[in-house]
Amino acid sequence: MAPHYITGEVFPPHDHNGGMTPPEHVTEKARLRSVLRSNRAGLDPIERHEQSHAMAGMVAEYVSGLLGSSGGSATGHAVVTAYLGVDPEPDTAPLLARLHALGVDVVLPVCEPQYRLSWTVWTPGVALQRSVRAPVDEPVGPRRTFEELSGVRLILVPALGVDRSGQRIGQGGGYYDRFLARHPRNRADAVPRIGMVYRSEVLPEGAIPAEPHDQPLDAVMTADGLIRLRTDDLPV
Ligand SMILES: Nc1nc2c(c(=O)[nH]1)N(C=O)[C@@H](CNc1ccc(C(=O)N[C@@H](CCC(=O)O)C(=O)O)cc1)CN2
Ligand SMILES: Nc1ncnc2c1ncn2[C@@H]1O[C@H](COP(=O)(O)OP(=O)(O)OP(=O)(O)O)[C@@H](O)[C@H]1O
Repeated sequence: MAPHYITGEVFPPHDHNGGMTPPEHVTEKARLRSVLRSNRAGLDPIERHEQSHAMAGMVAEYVSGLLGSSGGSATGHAVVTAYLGVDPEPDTAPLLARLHALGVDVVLPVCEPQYRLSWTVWTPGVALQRSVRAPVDEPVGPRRTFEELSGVRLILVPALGVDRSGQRIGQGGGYYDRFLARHPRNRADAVPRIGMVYRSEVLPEGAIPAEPHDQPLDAVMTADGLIRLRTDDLPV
């Protein structure tokens, strides 16, 4: 059986596989992903529920601050890219409702070929359908590229864990790394990228092995509030 670089399930102990043995940071990342997945699945559902609601309040407060500080975007509307959490991810349903109530346009990711993301508007009650590419639900409706959205003020990023230097580990598709790579964070018009995790998933600096394609986050939101992760060019 061929080794699977993403899940790390089948690795030969030695390189008898034509140079296919992955580098150490890849196996370490796969191991960490699997530990974080099982720890997350082991969290008490009531605890997950409470943290998800607290996080929704914290993000709503943060977004109110963003809108207040500039009186909304120049075009009169503000867009937040969010996502629809799937159990046992943080439940983002309360967050989406809060953002909508604030008058924000909420868009959610749709998985496209080649690990690209497009974006569809979420409103309460919008029809959802299961993605054919990942175990997530997506709103039904017109899809836009990120470039076609205007007025994006915040990018909320799903994660299994985030470390104090801003490194993130996700589900392993590389969807968000590819997306964020096209929107460098060191530009004047950079949009803050904020991960959302349970408290126990904020890891010490260096805990997540960094690969060249990994896109760091500016901050991470937990049930206790926003933790700023980087001090250079911070847009948050
Ligand atoms: N809610 C949510 N939506 C999202 C993401 C996410 O992480 N969370 N994504 C972020 O990129 C994209 C979808 N990517 C995903 C890729 C894999 C899995 C997943 O759960 N995979 C399997 C494991 C497969 C394996 O081990 O190879 C699983 O855990 O059962 C989820 C989302 C876009 N939408
Ligand atoms: N900008 C990119 N261009 C090409 N391939 C990429 C890019 N970013 C990531 N990848 C590839 O995607 C795969 C998954 O990357 P990684 O393990 O960092 O995913 P992840 O951040 O955990 O997943 P996700 O972003 O979907 O939550 C890797 O094989 C990686 O090489």
